[in-house]
Amino acid sequence: MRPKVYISSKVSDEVKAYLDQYCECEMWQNPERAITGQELAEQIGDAEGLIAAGNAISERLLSAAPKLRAVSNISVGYNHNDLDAMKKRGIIGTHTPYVLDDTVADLTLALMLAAARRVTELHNLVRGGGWQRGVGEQLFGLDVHHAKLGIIGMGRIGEKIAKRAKFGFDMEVSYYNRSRKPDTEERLGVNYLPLNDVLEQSDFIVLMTPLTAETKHMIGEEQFNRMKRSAIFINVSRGETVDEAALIETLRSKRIYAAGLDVYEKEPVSPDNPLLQLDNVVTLPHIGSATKKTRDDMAMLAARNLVDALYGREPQYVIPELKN
Ligand SMILES: NC(=O)c1ccc[n+]([C@@H]2O[C@H](COP(=O)([O-])OP(=O)(O)OC[C@H]3O[C@@H](n4cnc5c(N)ncnc54)[C@H](O)[C@@H]3O)[C@@H](O)[C@H]2O)c1
Ligand SMILES: O=C(O)[C@H](O)CO
Repeated sequence: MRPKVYISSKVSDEVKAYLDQYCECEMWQNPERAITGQELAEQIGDAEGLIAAGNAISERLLSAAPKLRAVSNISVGYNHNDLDAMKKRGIIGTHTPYVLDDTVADLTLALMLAAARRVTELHNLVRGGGWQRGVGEQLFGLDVHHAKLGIIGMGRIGEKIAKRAKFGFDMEVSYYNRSRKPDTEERLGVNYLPLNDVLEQSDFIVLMTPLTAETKHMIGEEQFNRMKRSAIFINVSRGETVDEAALIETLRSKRIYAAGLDVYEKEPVSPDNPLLQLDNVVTLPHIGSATKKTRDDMAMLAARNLVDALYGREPQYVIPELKN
C-alpha cells in the first residue's frame, strides 16, 4: 500500500503529480490562508509523511500523528522543528538547502539598496505628492558601492551575498562565523574578523545565521551600540536572532542609520509593531525565498526528500542534527 502523505500548503501541479506517483496525498486546499497548528493536528490523521511549509513540528503535533515517519520541510531553516521530539520518535526530518541561495541573496541586496537609498520612503513621498515640494538633501541616502559589508554567518547564503557585494558593488567584505572559512576567504577575497570588529567597522551588517540556542538575541543593545551611527543593519535570518525591542529603540533614537528586515520575533508582524511607524526601516513579510520558481524548486526537493525517506532510501538533505 502506498504511504499516506499530508501536504500542508498548496504545491504546484508538477510537485503534486510527482508525489501522487508514490503516495496517497491529501493537501491543504485553502490558498487564502496558511493552515493553523490546530488544523494541521486535526487533519494529519494517519499520514506517514508530512510536507511542511513552516509549520511548527511540536510534541503536540507529533502525538496527533501516531503513524508519522518523515517530515519534509519546504525551507532550509528548521528551527521550528522540535528535534528532540523527532529523535525520540525516530522521525526522519529533511530540509531544502542550496536551491534558494541565489534568490535569498538577491533579496538581501534589495534590502541593502532600499535601506541605503531610502527607496520605500521616497516611493511613498512620490505617491503622496511630496515631490512637488522638491527633494532636499535631508532625503539623500548612502552609497552601497565601495562600502564595507560585514556578514555574520558565512554559510551557503552568506557566500552568495558576499559574491554579489564584492563583484557587483565593489564592496569590502568581512565576515564573522562560528568557524573560519579559509577556502571562502581565498575564493571570494573576504576577511575574517571577530564579531565586535565586524560590528564596529562595517557600513552594512547582514545577519545570516540559523536560529539556535546560541544565536537567539545574538544582536541586542550592546551590539547595536558598537555599530557606526551611519550603519545599516539587515536581518534575513530569523527574527529571534535579534532583540527586537533593542532594535526598535536603536532605530527610534537614530543610533544607527537604518534597517532592512525580512524576519521578526513574531510573524506575521502585528500592525501595532513600532517598527512599522519608523521611516528608517524597510520591512518585508518573510519573502526571502519567495519567487515562483524557487518556491517550486524547494517544494520539488522537499517532495523528493520525502519519497526517499518513506521508501527507505537516504534522502539528499536530512537535517544535520538528525543524521545517524
Ligand atoms: N528570510 C528568508 O526567507 C530566509 C531564507 C532562507 C534562509 N533563511 C535563514 O537563513 C539561515 C541560513 O541559511 P544558510 O543556508 O546560509 O545556512 P548555512 O548553515 O549554510 O549557514 C549558516 C552559517 O552560520 C554559521 N553559524 C551558525 N551558528 C553561528 C554562531 N553562533 N555564530 C556565528 N556563526 C554561526 C554557520 O557556521 C554557517 O556558516 C537559515 O537557517 C534560515 O534561518 C531565511
Ligand atoms: O528557511 C527558509 O527556507 C525560509 O525562511 C523560508 O522559505
